[in-house]
Amino acid sequence: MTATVSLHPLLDKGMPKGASGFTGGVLVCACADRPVRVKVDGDVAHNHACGCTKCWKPDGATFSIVAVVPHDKIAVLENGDKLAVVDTSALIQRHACKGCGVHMYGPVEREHPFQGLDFIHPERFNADSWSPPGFAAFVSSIIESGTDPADMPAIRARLTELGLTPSDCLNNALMDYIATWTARKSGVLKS
Ligand SMILES: N[C@@H](CCC(=O)N[C@@H](CS)C(=O)NCC(=O)O)C(=O)O
Ligand SMILES: [Zn+2]
Ligand SMILES: [Zn+2]
Repeated sequence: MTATVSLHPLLDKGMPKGASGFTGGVLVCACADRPVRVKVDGDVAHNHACGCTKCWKPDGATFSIVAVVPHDKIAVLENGDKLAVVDTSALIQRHACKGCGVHMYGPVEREHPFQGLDFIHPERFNADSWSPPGFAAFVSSIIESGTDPADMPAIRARLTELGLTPSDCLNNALMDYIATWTARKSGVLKS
């Protein structure tokens, strides 16, 4: 079906095809000279489109494509000296290339339900067949980057058409996971 609304170059030309058994690959930044290379062992989890202002997007994209992997599956292979944390006060410590701006990995280090996970952008893999995005998060946040609020119904309709159920936070499963973690921590939930 023709894309009537532009979301992200990969989503616009048809959902990237996943393949079971993706064993990982190397994330490569966009620098022609001395690109940063980060090895990821295994497939990504919770891949999704994110509309927030903080996640890295390629030029012209409205949404980011972002997923998580356990921190111990990440290894910087080359040119890690080019990396700097975008915002040290943020939950996600996004390590961006100072040359091209691509975010290479973002660990959650502080106490949080996502502690121990790193956020990465699978489109930077040097290989295809990573698990495709399954939902859309922080959709209303695209307004903060300049999307006309009047375009939101068409954008949500297009996401839904692609099977990326739109949410203005995370999807139900992850929000339930976060709330369960919080309820256990406070003692409200005993099991
Ligand atoms: N409306 C805000 C939402 C930012 C936000 O909460 N982003 C989510 C999804 S990536 C998050 O978990 N952020 C944690 C962080 O940025 O460290 C924006 O667009 O800047
Ligand atoms: Zn770079
Ligand atoms: Zn985001």
